Amino acid sequence: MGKVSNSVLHQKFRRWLLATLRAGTSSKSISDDSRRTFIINLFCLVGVLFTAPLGILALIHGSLLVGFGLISVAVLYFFNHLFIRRTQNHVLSGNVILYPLYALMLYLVYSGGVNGTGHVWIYCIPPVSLFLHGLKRGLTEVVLFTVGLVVILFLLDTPFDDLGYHPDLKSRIVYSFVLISFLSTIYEYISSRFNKSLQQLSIKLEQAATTDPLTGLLNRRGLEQHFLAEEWLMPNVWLMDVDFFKRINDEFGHDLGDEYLKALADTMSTFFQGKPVLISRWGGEEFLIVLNNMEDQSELANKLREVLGLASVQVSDGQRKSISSSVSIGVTMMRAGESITTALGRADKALYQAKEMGRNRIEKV
Ligand SMILES: Nc1nc2c(ncn2[C@@H]2O[C@H](COP(=O)(O)OP(=O)(O)OP(=O)(O)O)[C@@H](O)[C@H]2O)c(=O)[nH]1
Repeated sequence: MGKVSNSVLHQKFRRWLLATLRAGTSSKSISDDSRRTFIINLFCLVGVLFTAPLGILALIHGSLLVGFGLISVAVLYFFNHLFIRRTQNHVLSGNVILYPLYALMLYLVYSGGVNGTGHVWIYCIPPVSLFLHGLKRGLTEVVLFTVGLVVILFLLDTPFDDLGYHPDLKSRIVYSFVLISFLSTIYEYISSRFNKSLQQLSIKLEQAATTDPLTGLLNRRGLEQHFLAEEWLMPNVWLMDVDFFKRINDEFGHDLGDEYLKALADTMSTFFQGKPVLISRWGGEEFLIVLNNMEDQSELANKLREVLGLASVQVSDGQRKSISSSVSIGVTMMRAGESITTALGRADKALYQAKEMGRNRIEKV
């Protein structure tokens, strides 16, 4: 029983933690913005869970300024988390994290922090700064922070000097900070390059999965995906098929048949240029067109039939021949509340009728 309730608690905590860290991220989980938002949330969480108790501890020890400073940062990070959750504005949220953090860390070094331990926290600066502000800006800020560190440690007369540390500690703090900055820079450089190539690969894979490689039009999956992603109000649905395409293949060969299909696809893309339309290669020599227009566009479908009838591919090897054919189109309109599959079934029926009635025509159902 104890074990079961423990695992339920564990699951609940896990879900809460992931929801908190992912709050305000977009659906593209590998994008830089999503990674940054994740880190900002992580920092906000750490800020609230660690900085607040440390602030209370500082107050108990009588370090009023350090205590109130830490508690203010905790409150700021808490509201920052609420802000990014609402607005997804990771740029402003990142600044809200970083600039108070720089100031707090420099102050901790200057004052010595609680019992002289203030300087041990500064090593979080390089990774967070580089991660949130990227290589160029992040590195510039880390360099400026290092300058601030050197000024505080070596040029100012500070409470840190009264803590009785070995004189070598100051230079070791700077050396180790520079070392961590160097390693963080290399890590950020490698991971940002890796992430970029991962994103490019993901775009290419997405394109390959939704595009027909021969014609460059959408394939079935692409059409379905775009259809689901956009707003459609009873669009026109046309199913187009090349007439007697088998004869073209038989007479001129498969490669020229392919060329002809490409020519048809290009002609359609030009024909519909600027119109709200999805053009897909539905299968072999069959194309599905979804036109976002609530009025009957049968006349336009007829015009497309005429234009496609003029598309041709020149046969090379000296023959003065060109390949062309006619097309038949089944036309329908999606009805309110109907699925694309039902409308497609009707368009298929209309196409069958067009073929039955002699081809090179449109039929509407
Ligand atoms: N070149 C080429 N041919 C294809 C491709 N996909 C399908 N085909 C051919 O398209 C032809 C379709 O033939 P059918 O279904 O008999 O239809 P059709 O000859 O166009 O006759 P109707 O549709 O009845 O007018 C077949 O010969 C297939 O091999 C392709 O990607 N490239």
